[in-house]
Amino acid sequence: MAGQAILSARGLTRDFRGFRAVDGVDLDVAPETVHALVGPNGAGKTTLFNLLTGFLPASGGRIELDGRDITGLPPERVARLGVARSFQITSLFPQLSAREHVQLALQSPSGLGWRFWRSATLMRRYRDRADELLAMVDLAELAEAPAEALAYGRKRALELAIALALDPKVLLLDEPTAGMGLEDVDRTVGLIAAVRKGRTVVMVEHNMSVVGRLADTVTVLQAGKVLVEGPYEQVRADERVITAYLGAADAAH
Ligand SMILES: Nc1ncnc2c1ncn2[C@@H]1O[C@H](COP(=O)(O)OP(=O)(O)OP(=O)(O)O)[C@@H](O)[C@H]1O
Repeated sequence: MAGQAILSARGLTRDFRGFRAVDGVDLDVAPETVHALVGPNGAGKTTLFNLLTGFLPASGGRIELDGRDITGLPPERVARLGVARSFQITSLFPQLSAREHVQLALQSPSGLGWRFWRSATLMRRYRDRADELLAMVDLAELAEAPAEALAYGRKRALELAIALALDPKVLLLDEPTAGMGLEDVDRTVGLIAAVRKGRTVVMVEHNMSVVGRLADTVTVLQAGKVLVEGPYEQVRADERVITAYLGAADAAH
């Protein structure tokens, strides 16, 4: 495996009843970079994410975190070893406040699943750290607000704070700007630019302007395989990438 990669995959493969959604992917994510996974619909981005975080077992291949083989480990173990994933809004509890969500995440050893037995002492102990994380994602003023009262973009920011509670080495963001208007997209780009400091970020993102503004390296997937990889400007201008996207657009019509 590449010496300085923090997260890497070799020959990673996933079959769904005979259909190969991820097909022999090699990936090297360098430490403290933002690495974007892009590609047309159905290219295998989400499946690859699920493999890297242990949410799906691989059909073949190997995954390493900091040189350690993490292939086949369950998501809680992968999370505890330092790979955190930003969850979708469905995992928020409508009536719990933003701060309580982050406090709960801070007292959970894996950041996954929620402990319903909430120790008042622990919750108090984590209050300051929770407020720091909320401030980091621009939610300081909404710390007491119940999750259900937060606008869509703010809910996504709360998910980011929850993922950061684990103090991950690698933060995986699944379409962080999906469904957002321009203003929230800009704000989210700013947040990611702030939280990436000292961390490694892997993100699936459809919005190419967001990719261009944040990513150091872009991996383009097509039909489960790596089509092209490199810096954004280089990838964007690559004929194979243009053809893949045009082909996908044609197929959609
Ligand atoms: N659980 C599953 N069972 C069967 N096929 C699946 C399953 N999950 C994904 N697939 C198939 O694998 C392929 C890759 O899907 P995946 O969701 O990883 O693509 P994607 O690049 O994330 O697409 P999108 O941009 O639309 O989210 C698709 O053809 C999809 O239909």
